Amino acid sequence: MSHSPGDQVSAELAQGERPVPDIVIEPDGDRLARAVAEALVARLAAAQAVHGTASLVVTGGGIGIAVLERVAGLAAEPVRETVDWTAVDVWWGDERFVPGGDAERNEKQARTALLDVVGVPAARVHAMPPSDGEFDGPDEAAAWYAEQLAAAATEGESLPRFDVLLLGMGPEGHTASIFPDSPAVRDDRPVFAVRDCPKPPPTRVSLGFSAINRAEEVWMVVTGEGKAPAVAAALGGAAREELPAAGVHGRRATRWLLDAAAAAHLPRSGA
Ligand SMILES: O=C1O[C@H](COP(=O)(O)O)[C@@H](O)[C@H](O)[C@H]1O
Repeated sequence: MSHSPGDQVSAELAQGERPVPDIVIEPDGDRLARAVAEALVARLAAAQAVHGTASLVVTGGGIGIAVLERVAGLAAEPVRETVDWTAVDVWWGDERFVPGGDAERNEKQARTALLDVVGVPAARVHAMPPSDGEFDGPDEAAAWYAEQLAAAATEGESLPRFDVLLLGMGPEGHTASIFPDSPAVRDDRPVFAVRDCPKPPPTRVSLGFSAINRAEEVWMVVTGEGKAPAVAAALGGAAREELPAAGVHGRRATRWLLDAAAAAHLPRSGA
């Protein structure tokens, strides 16, 4: 529990092996957002040092967008580990299928918080389609996004490399737009339409477990006491059908980045 978000994590794992989740707890949401932002900048810079580019999957939600705002703040500070934002590909874990200008769009929020601030080139911003674009419905939008993912796939893989995939979690354990006991929990496709979501807006597009769990690192960022029971259940081994956040992991690392309130129901280490 004494880890910091910037710690180096896990070595190469055997095929199919899941990394043990790494849990980081910060005192409050503000400090969590800043710590995650610093770790994210370091991780993207490290990816660029190896690959020339970095690939980030962003999430919506309160803390997800707060992290992006903090990253934008760091980018403005001198003498920081630098990310070349012209060489970062940005993807989405989920999106609300609403008109492009709607404030509910995860894309719009991420653009305002970070992407437009640091100048990620349009060609590297891989947004999920809005409801007023060229696609009649969320199924067509999801099928198009699946094509974009496949077209950007690295050699020998069906998906692009995702260096860090950020996720949030709802109090009932939904993550991306995979809601408990919904068809999405049993959908093997990398991306699909989601309907009748209990949390509005009801129609969305989401990555599924098969895409999320191909990311190099999955970072689940959660704040607030209302989510503490779901955090404890997810890390305690709940079934992913009942608590989707329990079913996500990275290939090399799975990190649960929590504020103290969200961590309140975890067993104390050494207890
Ligand atoms: O609807 C959504 O909710 C989750 C969690 O959001 P939060 O505000 O409770 O943190 C988010 O991760 C997801 O991207 C979003 O579409």
